[in-house]
Amino acid sequence: MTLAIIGGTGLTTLEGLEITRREVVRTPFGEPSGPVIHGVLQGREVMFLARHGYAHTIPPHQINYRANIWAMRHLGVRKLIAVAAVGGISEEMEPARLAFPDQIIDYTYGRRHTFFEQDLTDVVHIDFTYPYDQALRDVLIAAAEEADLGAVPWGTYGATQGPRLETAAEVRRLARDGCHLVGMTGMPEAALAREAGLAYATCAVVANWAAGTGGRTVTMDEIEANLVQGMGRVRTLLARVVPRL
Ligand SMILES: CSC[C@H]1O[C@H](OP(=O)(O)O)[C@H](O)[C@@H]1O
Ligand code: HPA
Repeated sequence: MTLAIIGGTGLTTLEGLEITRREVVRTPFGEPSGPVIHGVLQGREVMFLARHGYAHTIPPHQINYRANIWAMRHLGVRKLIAVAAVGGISEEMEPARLAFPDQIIDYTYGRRHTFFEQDLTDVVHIDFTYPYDQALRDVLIAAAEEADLGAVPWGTYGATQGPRLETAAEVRRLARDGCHLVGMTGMPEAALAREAGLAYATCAVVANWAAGTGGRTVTMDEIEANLVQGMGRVRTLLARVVPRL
């Protein structure tokens, strides 16, 4: 089963990946965020793509999610681990922690969010009751437990439009809706992966307390510092997970 990792904020390169080639993929939906990197990690072939581009220049609402997922499928990927920075809403979701969300609420708008458009296909309604692949989540959760990473094995990811961060009132609404985490890229990525038949799971990395929680505002300095720590945990996690998939 070919494995790929999509990295987000704080993960534009995959440390330890012995790169074998970079592949530019043309898709019917336009350009992916960059060339797909092929390499070997822990003795396994892995592909890597930086969601915001390798120089982190593409904001969340302008990512070509369809091209990224189509490219993965085209290259034979069957399992896709998404790494995503998030704000922590509920008290378990402390900065620098990892979490493996099990649900999503989509607050985004105006994004090209499906492969099944009238002019291309018949009307298709995918089942999305459980938006993440449970078998892939199980592997991530087990590896994080073994490595004693203190990760949270659940959570509802609220996907907001960005690129601005949320207001305090928006975060209160997200909390009332049942969101534990907030990020800007979880949708439509997860739904497109399901439409493409990929097993997809997210490793969320808490970058900050969400806006207004505990009366706080959000600074880029804290986000960067927490992501340095959190991405260290992601590397530990991937080193255990990759050989098992
Ligand atoms: C202030 S950082 C916000 C930025 O980080 C997250 O990106 P990703 O999910 O790709 O790691 C979030 O969704 C925003 O795009
Ligand atoms: O607080 C946040 N909100 C949305 N996206 C994010 N990505 C990191 N932190 C945040």
